[in-house]
Amino acid sequence: MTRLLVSVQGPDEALLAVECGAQLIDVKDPRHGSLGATSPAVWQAVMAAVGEYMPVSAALGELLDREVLGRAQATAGLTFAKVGLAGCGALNDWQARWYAWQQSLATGVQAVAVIYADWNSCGAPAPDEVLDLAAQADIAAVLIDTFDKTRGSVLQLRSTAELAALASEVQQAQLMLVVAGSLQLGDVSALLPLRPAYLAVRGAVCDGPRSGQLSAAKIRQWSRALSTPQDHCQALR
Ligand SMILES: O=C[C@H](O)COP(=O)(O)O
Repeated sequence: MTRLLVSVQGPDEALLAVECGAQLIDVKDPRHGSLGATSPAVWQAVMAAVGEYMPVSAALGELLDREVLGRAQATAGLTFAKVGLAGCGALNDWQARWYAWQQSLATGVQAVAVIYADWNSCGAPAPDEVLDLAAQADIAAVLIDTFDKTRGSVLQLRSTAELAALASEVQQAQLMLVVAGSLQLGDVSALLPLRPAYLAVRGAVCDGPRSGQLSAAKIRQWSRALSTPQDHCQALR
């Protein structure tokens, strides 16, 4: 069963997303990039609004951001936290930096490893390197996302076969797979066979750019797209 993750900027959007069918709320500031961080006060406000109903995740920016360890220390109450690896590919100590970030997370917060589908252009480590880390670290999930939101969806950057191979490695390691990256509704049918635990969206459920307002109608459309075909498949079994 693939569920719907919606990225929100604050508590009002979180409540709207939950009402419209989101099953995991992810807090981020989309004005500051793919995994732009909000302040810890916003995480707390979102948890107060919807934490009773579902897990809350937060984007903590990029590992090379100066404030990344301070943000990690302020994550109490979150279920998941993630940090991007843009610019880390050329560093020989990025894994040590990532472990230091993970160690800084509040007790009980599960780290998510991030593969950028456009790793070559944003200087992130290649997927194999991230998967090696994921296999060794105590983590919950792997997120495949795009760093540059102007270059199209993850399916325009990577073939379905490449994504399927990555999905299979993640699942063999018994980790949860989350797929994002400027997804459009038309991408759903190609991605469901990969059996991701979640499809994650922001831009596709906004009116206008991904930093704009969430659209209730679009979230409901995504919710239906993820529930209908899968329920149908289950009924056929
Ligand atoms: O975690 C998911 C991302 O927020 C996806 O954002 P996007 O749909 O605008 O690429």
